Amino acid sequence: MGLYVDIKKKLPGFSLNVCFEAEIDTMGLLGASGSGKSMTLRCIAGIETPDSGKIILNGRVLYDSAKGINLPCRKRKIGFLFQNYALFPNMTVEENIRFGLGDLKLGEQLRKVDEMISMVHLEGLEKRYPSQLSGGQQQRVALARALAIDPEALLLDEPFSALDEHLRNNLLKQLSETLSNYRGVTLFVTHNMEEAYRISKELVVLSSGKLEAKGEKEVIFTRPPTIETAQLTGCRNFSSIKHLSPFEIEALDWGIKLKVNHECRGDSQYVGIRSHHIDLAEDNDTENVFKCWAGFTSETPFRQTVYLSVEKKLLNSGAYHLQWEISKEKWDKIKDMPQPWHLKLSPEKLILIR
Ligand SMILES: Nc1ncnc2c1ncn2[C@@H]1O[C@H](COP(=O)(O)OP(=O)(O)OP(=O)(O)O)[C@@H](O)[C@H]1O
Repeated sequence: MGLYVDIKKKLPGFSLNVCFEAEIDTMGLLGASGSGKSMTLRCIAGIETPDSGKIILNGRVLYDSAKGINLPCRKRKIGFLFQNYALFPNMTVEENIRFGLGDLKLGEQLRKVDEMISMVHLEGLEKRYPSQLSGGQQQRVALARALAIDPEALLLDEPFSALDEHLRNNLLKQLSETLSNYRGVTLFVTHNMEEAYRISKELVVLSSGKLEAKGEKEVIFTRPPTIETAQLTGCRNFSSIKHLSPFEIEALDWGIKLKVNHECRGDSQYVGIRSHHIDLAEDNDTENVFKCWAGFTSETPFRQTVYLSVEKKLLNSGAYHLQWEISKEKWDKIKDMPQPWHLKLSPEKLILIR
């Protein structure tokens, strides 16, 4: 049981070619803007038709180019929450939620609308029009409409992109609760790695219409297999490498030799390290310790990003080798320490990437 997708579609200047399976659970679809996330959802929902391939939901064939099968949207039993919610502006909240329930008797429709209204906590707003609702309320109406048809799969296309940070956090929690009671496949599309991590167990990573990685989120975040996946999961430091021995590489862009703690396979082309995984070396540290000079810095309310150079002469050129992210408290303690600083790129924190 679950959703199987294997589709190809060519558009001017863009080719989609994805194959993955999603179980009865929430799977995140992570990708940069334009990577083909929405197109994938639209093909699954039946809004777009692939050029070839298969889409199977709980054993039902929704699309099979070889057999000429292509079920229309309304027969797919799929709920779709669009990026801009796509509510009907001339319909009230309850009319919007009732929209897809035409096959049910009137009493059933009204019972279902009541159930959905209380599920997404919209009591009292039934007679309002979308223009009289906040962004967060509109999102919940769209979610209620998508779930009202008892879909076998729920497709959520960047449901938080239009919301402010506070509302996003509240709704993320609410959505997680709603999804924990939903017994179907959920595909959650986002370009935000934190959202993807918080809401899903498994991830599919897309780049330029192709699948870069799929599997458990912890594995993908710990060992991103490709440079695109590493970037999408928040890694900011990369260097091309030369293999010196099975457990030693030279990071060519950083001009340093590094020990690694798993055998460096021939297909690894880059090394990466997350900016918060760089650390000050302890006195007794010798391995993977380098002299660094701090160039410019940038700050968020609680974190400081320090741009580091392994060569003093680069400092005034604006070029840098590594980004180091630390708490403000730590920054306050070290910022006046004489430079160069001795920093450590621990072997267990280094990511080897294809
Ligand atoms: N109807 C269309 N005709 C031609 N090209 C299209 C069409 N729809 C989408 N595309 C192209 O397909 C590519 C993928 O678009 P898609 O909307 O799936 O990206 P996305 O990953 O969802 O991006 P975003 O996060 O910005 O929404 C883009 O290059 C886009 O310009």
